[in-house]
Amino acid sequence: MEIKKIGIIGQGALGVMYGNYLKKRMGNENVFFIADEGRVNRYRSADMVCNGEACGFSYWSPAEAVTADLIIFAVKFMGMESALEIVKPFVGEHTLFLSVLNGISSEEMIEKAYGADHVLYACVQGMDAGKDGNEVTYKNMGYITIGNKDRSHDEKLKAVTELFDRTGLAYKVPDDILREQWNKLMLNTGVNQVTAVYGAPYSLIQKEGEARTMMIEAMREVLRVADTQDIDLTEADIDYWLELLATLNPEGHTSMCQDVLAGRPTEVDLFAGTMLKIAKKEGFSLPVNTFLYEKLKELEGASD
Ligand SMILES: NC(=O)C1=CN([C@@H]2O[C@H](COP(=O)(O)OP(=O)(O)OC[C@H]3O[C@@H](n4cnc5c(N)ncnc54)[C@H](OP(=O)(O)O)[C@@H]3O)[C@@H](O)[C@H]2O)C=CC1
Ligand SMILES: CC(C)(CO)C(=O)C(=O)O
Repeated sequence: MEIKKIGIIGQGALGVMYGNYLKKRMGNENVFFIADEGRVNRYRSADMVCNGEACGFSYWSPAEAVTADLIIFAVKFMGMESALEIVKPFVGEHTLFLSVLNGISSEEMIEKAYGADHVLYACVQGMDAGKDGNEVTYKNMGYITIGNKDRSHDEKLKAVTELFDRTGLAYKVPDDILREQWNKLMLNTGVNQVTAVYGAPYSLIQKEGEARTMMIEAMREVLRVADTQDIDLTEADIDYWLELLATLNPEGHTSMCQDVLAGRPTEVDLFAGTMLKIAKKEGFSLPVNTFLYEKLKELEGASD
């Protein structure tokens, strides 16, 4: 199967970065944004700009739906339930789904709505995209890590990697995509949540101190939870992330910290929320993630 028509839901930092890249290579008629009627009207009246270029995107509401070969979810976690509903008229018998959301929950949500046979598992790494009003900027696009949860190399994986080869989009197919997703989730559970609670840039966790210790302890709790799911993460993975964090711009902010500073809801349910749910089922507690969860919910409440 050749992927010819791509619908993206979520015209944010990542959606615009991927949308503009793919649109330039496949044409405006083949790469379009999906949204509810209200958003579509809003989007059509104000062009999006990506790294200084006017994007001129196409937008389709459910009433104007065409069948997509691939639907890419690029909303934040809080928008996922409604996004699943909005894309319904764009889904055909052979439509495939890919989610670039952080965390390990969005694929299961798509599977529940549209069936596991159509869902690729993915996590995205190494990009520095940010959105301010109608402008998205990035220096690095990073790459998509993609695979099947059962590690198979089937027709749907072939169709999506063929699309990436055709358009030159950087990707990796790891041996075990679930481990990759958990590893990234471990990083986000540590650095995103701690920097968001402190409202501070990377410099805070690059030096020894209470915040850095808390971040490492939050990641260690993820190791414990991952073990119950037969995901083999180790202290060496934490060491890898500490080395990587040391290379980031000390003045930069995680996406969750940006959400808190802007008074927006956060993806805490994707990080501590997921960990606490599994730990409760398994019968143990996670003191650091409980603290972070409560603090972040308090911060969200304060900005309501
Ligand atoms: N930014 C980054 O560098 C990285 C982000 N991620 C992850 O990628 C995901 C997306 O992040 P990011 O691009 O930064 O998010 P943004 O907040 O920049 O964008 C999300 C977009 O989704 C739109 N949206 C929300 N709900 C709906 C809906 N129901 N229907 C249609 N559109 C909707 C919003 O539109 P509107 O503005 O109109 O409300 C918003 O523009 C997150 O899970 C994040 O953690 C992962 C790695 C890096
Ligand atoms: C990896 C990291 C921390 C990059 O900033 C990220 O995924 C985020 O900010 O959400």
